[in-house]
Amino acid sequence: MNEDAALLDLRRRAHDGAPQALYQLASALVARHELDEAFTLHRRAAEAGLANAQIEYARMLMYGVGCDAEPVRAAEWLLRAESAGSPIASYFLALMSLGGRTLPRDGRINERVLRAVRADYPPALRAAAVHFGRKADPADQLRCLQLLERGAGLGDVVAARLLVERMRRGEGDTPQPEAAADLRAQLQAIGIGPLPEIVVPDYAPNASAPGVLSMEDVLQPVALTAQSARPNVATVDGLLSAEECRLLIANAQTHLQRSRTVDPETGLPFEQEIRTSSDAAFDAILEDLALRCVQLRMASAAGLPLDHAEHLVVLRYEPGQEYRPHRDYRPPSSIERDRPDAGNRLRTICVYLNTVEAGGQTEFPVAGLKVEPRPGRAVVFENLHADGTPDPDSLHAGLPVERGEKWLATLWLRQAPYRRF
Ligand SMILES: O=C(O)CCC(=O)C(=O)O
Ligand SMILES: [Fe+2]
Repeated sequence: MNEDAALLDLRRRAHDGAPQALYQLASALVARHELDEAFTLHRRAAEAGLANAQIEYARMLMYGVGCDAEPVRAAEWLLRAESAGSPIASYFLALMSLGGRTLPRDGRINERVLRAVRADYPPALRAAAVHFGRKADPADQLRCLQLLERGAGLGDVVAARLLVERMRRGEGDTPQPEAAADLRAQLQAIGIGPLPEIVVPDYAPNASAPGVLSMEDVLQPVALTAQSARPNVATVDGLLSAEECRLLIANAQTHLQRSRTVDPETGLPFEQEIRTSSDAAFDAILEDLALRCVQLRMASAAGLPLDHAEHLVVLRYEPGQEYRPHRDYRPPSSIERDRPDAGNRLRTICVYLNTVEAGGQTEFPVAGLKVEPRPGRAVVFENLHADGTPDPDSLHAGLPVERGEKWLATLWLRQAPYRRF
C-alpha cells in the first residue's frame, strides 16, 4: 500500500471515532507534518481515555506543536495518563519537573524515572545510564553498563554507541574488545560510524550516595575559575563526563547542517564565511531526559535557570573551519522576531566535547585570552554589561581547527525566561 492509500485506510477506520484508530491516524499525520489536524485527533482520543493519545496530546501542548504551548495543560494530561498507569507519562512528568517551572522539583522525580526504567522505556534507560555512569562506585558503573545494554537491546542506537565506547575502553568493567567490535560492526552496517576518542581526566563524579538515582545531581553548584574580568570570562574543567560528551555528539551527528548566523540588518539567519562549521540545533521536541540533564548541568554552571536558554546547539568544526570574531548578543531586529520578552543573550556557556589535535581555541582578543579546547571543559562569559546593555568587549572567536575536528556544545542564555517549561 502506498503512503496515501495507507492514510486513506486510516481515515476510513477512524471514521466512527474509535480512540485507537484516531490515535493511529493522528500519529500518521504528525509524521507528515499535518499538525493541526493531528492535534485535534489526539485530543479526541485523549478525551476518550486512551493513555498513548493523552501522552502525545500532552507532548504537543508541552512543545507548542500544532498549537500554542500550554505546559500546565500538558502536565494535567500527563497526570491523567500516569494515574491510569502509564510509565511513559511518568517519564515526561519527571522531565518537566526537572525544569522546575511548570511542576515543582519534588521527591517524585526519581520515583517517576525509576518507574519508566522498570518499564524498559528506552529514553529513561538512557538517562539513568548516563546518571549512574557519573558515579564512582563500581556497582553504579556496572548498573550503567546494564542499562545501556538493555537500551541497546531494545534498539536504542545512541545507547549502543555509548556501550561500544565503554566496552572497548573497559569503562565500568574489564575491556571487552571482541563484543565491542561486534556491536561496532552492526552499527557500521546501518551506516553509523565510530565516535571520537573521548577521555575527561578531571571530572568530578556525582556526590549523591552510591546506588541512589538522584537526577537533581545535575543542579549541583560548580566552582568556576575566573580567567578575565574584561570581558568577564570563567572556565571549569570536567563539567561533563566523557559519556555526556559522547551523548551530545551521537545525538548531533544525525542533525548536522551548515551553520548560519543572523544578519544584523534583517535579523534573518544566513550562511556566511564568518562561521564555517556545521551544527545541530536541538529543537525542544528533540530533547529527551538525558539531553535535558546535560543542559541543566550547563545552565546551572552558567548560574541561570534552564528556561533562560535558547535551543542547545552542537557544532562541529573540521580542519580550516572557524567562527571568526563576533559577539553573541543579537541585533534588536532579531530579538523582536524571537521572544522579545526574554531580552538579549546575557551569558554564553560552551563546552568542548573532544580533544582537538591542533587549533580550535576560543579567543577573547580584548583580554588577550585563549581557552584551550579540552573534553568536558566549559567556558562561560558575559555578553552584556551589568545594566543589560551590549558589551562590545565580549568579542570572541573559535580559532581555525588545524588538525583533527572540534566538537562544541553551546547554550546562549537570555536575560529572562525563553523556554516554556
Ligand atoms: O568555537 C568556539 O570556540 C566559539 C563558539 C562560539 O562563539 C559560539 O558558539 O557562540
Ligand atoms: Fe559566540
